[in-house]
Amino acid sequence: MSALKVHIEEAGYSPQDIKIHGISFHVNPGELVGLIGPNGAGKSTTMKTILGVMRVVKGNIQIGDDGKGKYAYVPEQPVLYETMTMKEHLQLAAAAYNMTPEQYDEVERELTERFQMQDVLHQYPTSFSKGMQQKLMLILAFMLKPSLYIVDEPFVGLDPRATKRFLDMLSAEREQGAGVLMSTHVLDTAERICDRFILIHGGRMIANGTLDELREQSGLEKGTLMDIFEVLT
Ligand SMILES: Nc1ncnc2c1ncn2[C@@H]1O[C@H](COP(=O)(O)OP(=O)(O)OP(=O)(O)O)[C@@H](O)[C@H]1O
Repeated sequence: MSALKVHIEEAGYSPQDIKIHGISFHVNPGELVGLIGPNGAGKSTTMKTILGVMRVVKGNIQIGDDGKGKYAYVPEQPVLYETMTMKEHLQLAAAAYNMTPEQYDEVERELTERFQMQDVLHQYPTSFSKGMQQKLMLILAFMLKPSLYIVDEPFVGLDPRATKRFLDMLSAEREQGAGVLMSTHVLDTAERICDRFILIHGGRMIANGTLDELREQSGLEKGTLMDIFEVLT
């Protein structure tokens, strides 16, 4: 059983402009895997390769056991329509996901309450703060109930309460068997919550393992993720 299998030999924007090399890992059902690396390391490029939007790719990607798993992608920069209210965004997603009106009503109530967005349901999200926009993107992802979540840098815009709600909801989804691949450079949070880490540097995977495995590889018995990263790069 696997939520995601990634085997990227090479990917980039053109044959002359390969950005990432030799990145192979998997995400098991229920697992939270952190894609870790500094700015420009290749985290977003790796995610875009998994999503199938990079043009030049040698390798293969399998989502779910049969390659047909449902996934939700939460980008770092929210993508929202200017002329639609928050509720209209949710309704559009519900239509795309073939929800019944009853299912929709329940999901709307539950998710807007969780993220404390009930009061802005009829407003236009283009007027929301970055964090509120991100919360809406998360709600749209949670509506789908996918078997794989791909989340790009979730911690930068969210306040502490929203971060906690988000992590609690991810845990609940993981208990139901969803896998999560999450990129971040907020290393202390990543260290606390991820089961495993993929360390990326200069477009290459430099390590892949649990915190204990990475400590062993780096020879830092009690090292933090930050210490380990510094030693391995
Ligand atoms: N649209 C693009 N066209 C060409 N090169 C790009 C494009 N987007 C990113 N790059 C380049 O690809 C490399 C990897 O960038 P990427 O966005 O994957 O890094 P990242 O690890 O996600 O960084 P960050 O933490 O800053 O988001 C960088 O050298 C970057 O300049």
